[in-house]
Amino acid sequence: MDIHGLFDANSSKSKPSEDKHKPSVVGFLQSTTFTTWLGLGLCFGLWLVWRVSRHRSFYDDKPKPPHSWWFGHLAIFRATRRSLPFKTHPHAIILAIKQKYKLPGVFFLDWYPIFAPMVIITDPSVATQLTNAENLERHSVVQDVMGELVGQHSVFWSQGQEWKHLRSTLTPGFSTTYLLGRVPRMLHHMLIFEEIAAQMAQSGEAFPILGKLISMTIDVIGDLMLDVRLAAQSEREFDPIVREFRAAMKYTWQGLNFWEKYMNLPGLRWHSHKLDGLLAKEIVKRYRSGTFKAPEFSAGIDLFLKKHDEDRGGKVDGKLDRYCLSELAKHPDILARVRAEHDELLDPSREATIKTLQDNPTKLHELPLTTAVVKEVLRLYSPASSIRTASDNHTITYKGRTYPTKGHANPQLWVVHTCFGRDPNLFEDPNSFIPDRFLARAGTIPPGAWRAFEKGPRSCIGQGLALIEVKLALVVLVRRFDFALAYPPDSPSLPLMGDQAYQVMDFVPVPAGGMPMTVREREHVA
Ligand code: HEM
Repeated sequence: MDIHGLFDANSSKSKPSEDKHKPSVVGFLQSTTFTTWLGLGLCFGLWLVWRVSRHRSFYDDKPKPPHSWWFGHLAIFRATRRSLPFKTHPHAIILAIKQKYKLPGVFFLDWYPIFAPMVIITDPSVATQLTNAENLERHSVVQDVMGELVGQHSVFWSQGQEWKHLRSTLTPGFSTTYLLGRVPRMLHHMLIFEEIAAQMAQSGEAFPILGKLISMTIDVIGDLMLDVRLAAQSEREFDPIVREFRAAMKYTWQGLNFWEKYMNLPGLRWHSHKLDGLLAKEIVKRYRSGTFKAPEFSAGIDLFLKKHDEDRGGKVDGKLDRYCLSELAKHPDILARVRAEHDELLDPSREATIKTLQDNPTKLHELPLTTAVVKEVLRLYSPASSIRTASDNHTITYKGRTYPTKGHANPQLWVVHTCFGRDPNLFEDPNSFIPDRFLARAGTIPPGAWRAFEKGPRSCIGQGLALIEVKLALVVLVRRFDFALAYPPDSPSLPLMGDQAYQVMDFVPVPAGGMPMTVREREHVA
């Protein structure tokens, strides 16, 4: 075969007659169409190079890990993610990057063109500046993860006047006085959990404790806030609200896989819509019943409706800390001290303790070591963080230097609580479980270093509820049971970050594998 003929525009003589009408390669290369496309392609290429250069140059004088013109920090992110167990939570990925490259309290990460750029804040005074003094708005990425479930007009997502109105409407239902008055009702749900734990102890089998604790939290919140018995702890007879909530949770976006985000959206919208309908029905029913006008309220919803009525004018996410039980199981010496504290400040007998808590719930605030255990667990396994957005001229001043935070994209100003908790400059021996650090003289922990519930006006409205609930659960459970982690020996592990119970992404950070545990009844318990 004469291959020269293929490229010879004038060699038609040597070809069969039907080839005359086939376009030749050289002819196409000389055509106006090709020249136009080539020109456009070159222009696009030049524009792309200019755009990427402009973007990357923003990072030139910023504190950051090694930076590549081609990939920004995407390659570092990918390599770090791959070096950690499957689905490790992004908090731990950022911590690993900070530790590997010995980065300071403010550093920049360039994810262009995949994600919005990030400014990571792990310095208490800079964090306090953003969340208290400037009170910046939440970044839209938070809406991407939580928006469909909590809603555009929720207290979590709304801004300005709308947020002020919602926050003040909800505040009475989260006040310490209201919550302490509801301790007997919370106890009721804890005792159901205690019964479930006793059955588990009898069976001797390992079970994922996470799901059971979340169900208990759902029951507590439903009871306290809506005055509805959701029965989430029951295997079969739970309320349709629980069914829709669980279904919606299955479709929430995990924050990394974009394909999954769009695939899950219809399911998430459908179940969130049904959940909204069921909740609205309860609220309307309550409003019509007029109980909120009675002098004695029985639920948070009455306080919300009363405030709403006067003004004329939730986020339901129980994050009861599952790591308390696992850390106490790993530290028998501290567990013994916690039990001794309960015996001494409440009562050595179970029945008397329940009675004491029912009659005098403020006793829960008089358990210093138990409170310190909860704070220490929240330091080591922070389940939250804050992502704020910046205005055009926003700057951050850190160690005498001022950095503009905004290039041409909308940066996420991310206060990563996990990094605070693990910083040796803020907490001595940061990877060890030492609750006593919270009992030591004031001033040992730098101000703003412990911020599990965040600081400032947008801090967690549910913190009082979360703390009372965890302490109550500990009082009920550790007196009667011994818990032990029961991961299969070959399950992946992230040393110093919870080992096999490392945090993975599941709407919020949760222990991998649902934290399988075994329970054993203690002997000689009064
Ligand atoms: C261990 C448990 C919890 C932790 C560690 C936690 C942590 C946080 C953090 C860090 C924020 C601030 C987020 C930001 O700045 O973007 C927050 C906000 C919030 N939390 Fe929690 N939370 C917990 C439990 C709860 C509970 C039980 C509820 C309600 C039942 C709740 C309701 C809220 C709401 C409504 C906000 C938004 C407040 C606002 O914007 O005004 N949280 N939480």
